[in-house]
Amino acid sequence: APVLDGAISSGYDYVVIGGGPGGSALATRLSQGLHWAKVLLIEAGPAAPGEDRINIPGRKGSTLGTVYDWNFTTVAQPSVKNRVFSVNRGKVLGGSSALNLMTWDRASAPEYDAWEELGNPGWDWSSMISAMKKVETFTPSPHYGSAGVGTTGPIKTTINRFIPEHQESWIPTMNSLGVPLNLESLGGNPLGVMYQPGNIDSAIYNRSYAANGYLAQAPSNLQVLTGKRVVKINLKRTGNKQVATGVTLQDGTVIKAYEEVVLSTGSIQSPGLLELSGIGRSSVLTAAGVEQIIDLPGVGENLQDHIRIQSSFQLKENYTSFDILRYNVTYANEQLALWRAGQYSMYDYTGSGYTFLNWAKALDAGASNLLALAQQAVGASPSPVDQKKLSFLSNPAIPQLEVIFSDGYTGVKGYPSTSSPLYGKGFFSLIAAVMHPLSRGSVHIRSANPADAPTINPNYLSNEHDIQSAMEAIKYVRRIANTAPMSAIWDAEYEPGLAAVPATDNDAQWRDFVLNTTLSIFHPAGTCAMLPLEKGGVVNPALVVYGTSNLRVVDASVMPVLVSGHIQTAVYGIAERAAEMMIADCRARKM
Ligand SMILES: Cc1cc2nc3c(=O)[nH]c(=O)nc-3n(C[C@H](O)[C@H](O)[C@H](O)COP(=O)(O)OP(=O)(O)OC[C@H]3O[C@@H](n4cnc5c(N)ncnc54)[C@H](O)[C@@H]3O)c2cc1C
Repeated sequence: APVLDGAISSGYDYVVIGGGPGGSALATRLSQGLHWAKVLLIEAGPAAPGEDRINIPGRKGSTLGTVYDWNFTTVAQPSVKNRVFSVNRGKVLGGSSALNLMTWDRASAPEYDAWEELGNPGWDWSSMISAMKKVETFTPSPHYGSAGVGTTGPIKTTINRFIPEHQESWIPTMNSLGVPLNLESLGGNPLGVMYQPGNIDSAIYNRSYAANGYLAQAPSNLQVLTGKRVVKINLKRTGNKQVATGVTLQDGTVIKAYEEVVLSTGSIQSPGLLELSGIGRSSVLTAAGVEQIIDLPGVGENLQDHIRIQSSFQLKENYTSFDILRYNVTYANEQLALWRAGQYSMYDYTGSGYTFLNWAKALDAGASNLLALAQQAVGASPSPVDQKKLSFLSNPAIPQLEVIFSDGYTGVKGYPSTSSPLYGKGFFSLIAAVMHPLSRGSVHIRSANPADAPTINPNYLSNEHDIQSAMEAIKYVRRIANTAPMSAIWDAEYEPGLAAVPATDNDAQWRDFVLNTTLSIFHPAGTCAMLPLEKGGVVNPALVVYGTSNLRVVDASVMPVLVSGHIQTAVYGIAERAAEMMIADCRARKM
């Protein structure tokens, strides 16, 4: 087992900053692959192995806004009525994998191939799927075939055994809309309707994540420090490169790194730590009062995210929804006791019904309107990322729209209050997510004080294509709910409801609903992009920061273009690939 906390040595061979999926997987594989090496992983948050709100699948979401969350927010978003969006990020060993909603999936093969096409040799579907399969041990299921899943990795995945009765309408309803069943959606073609796995250990129905999956398997040459925040990466010029010599903690402690420093603090914080260390865009560093060491204008740019919008429906009385856990304490306690005893329980539940479509399948004629709007938005942009996103829209193999069946109420309006006649009723929600919005933004430090939160500006819905994609997505959700057999399970649309958005002539109201209720689905990426330097890149294909010899970034921020679906499997896969490269480099150096 790794050493948890304990005395800090003056130096380590490898220092990894940030204990999310990227940092935890990398630190574990490095310490396993290089037995002689002393590896240090530094995490700002606490270890929380016994925390029910993290461990119990049915409590997903309950850690948002707590001590385990950095609780960042965006700046006001001008295209979205100046709304400020929450940017939730894990501050705990395991990072955001401790907070996430446990969807375990993959994008389509051509989306990973795009990383190579953007100038990164070796980063394609074939290398990524080999790496991603190393991450997991999937429990076989009658709801899944065999393609694209791993059998030996540290993260346990399973198709949830708790499927509410009314959720059984999901697959036949999508079939009625012409969407075929896909039993191998993790194999490179995610299009269709399906049950998908979650990162849950099926033996005990506990969340399986970076801390209890990877780190628990690491040998004792890994030391994990919790509750310690790195405020600077120390650099020293040698020849024409900067060498990372170690890190400084918030309390002033300096820790040396003899081989490499790895930055894994995630898409929102990795750019800031580079900037605090003097690596970044001149204008940002000057404004913050930080002396520039490497001029790297791509740092903190290229911020991409998926947006979501949701609708909910009041179930017929004969169905029991997940909402019962919020209004019936006796029932909730019984279910909790069952969960603790390892028995079938409503607390096992996470969403498992998904569909992935391209616009042509979802919209018929509307698809060409969206494409025209995308062409307008991208125009002659010199950015290869914009052009790649545009090309995704005309590739029929690439999903553009995701819809999730999620039992119980989820949304912006809120579950009915105790004084409402709807209190105590059951709901289900359909969450739609736009897979390739064109908006890109940035995240930067606002001062030289590491304690200041970053300035996060994703530019959500900053073009007509993104607004109309969200409108089409939510209209399609209403169409799904009104299609048999799903149309027979509910009595009324609760959010937005027909009073807010009537059945006909409703584009203005849908637009309003989109602007009022669109949220992030928590997938920020791209802010330390792996791209050629002249295209705005921050790291090269070996994930080494330009201008340095031994500082790598290994987390979601290196994805040059955001892939569809949910991105944790890709982050773990990036870390597996990084570990292979770093171990090979080290062996070559020591030979
Ligand atoms: C609420 C939520 C729901 C999500 N749902 C899903 C889902 O269902 N499926 C899916 O695939 N993905 C989901 N995601 C996304 C997924 O969890 C992330 O993409 C993934 O965790 C990113 O990994 P990372 O290693 O890049 O960064 P993170 O997981 O964010 O880890 C970064 C770590 O670095 C630490 N850190 C930051 N700064 C410092 C510092 N200066 N010093 C020391 N440590 C520091 C942080 O505390 C954190 O532990 C969700 C994310 C959230 C927040």
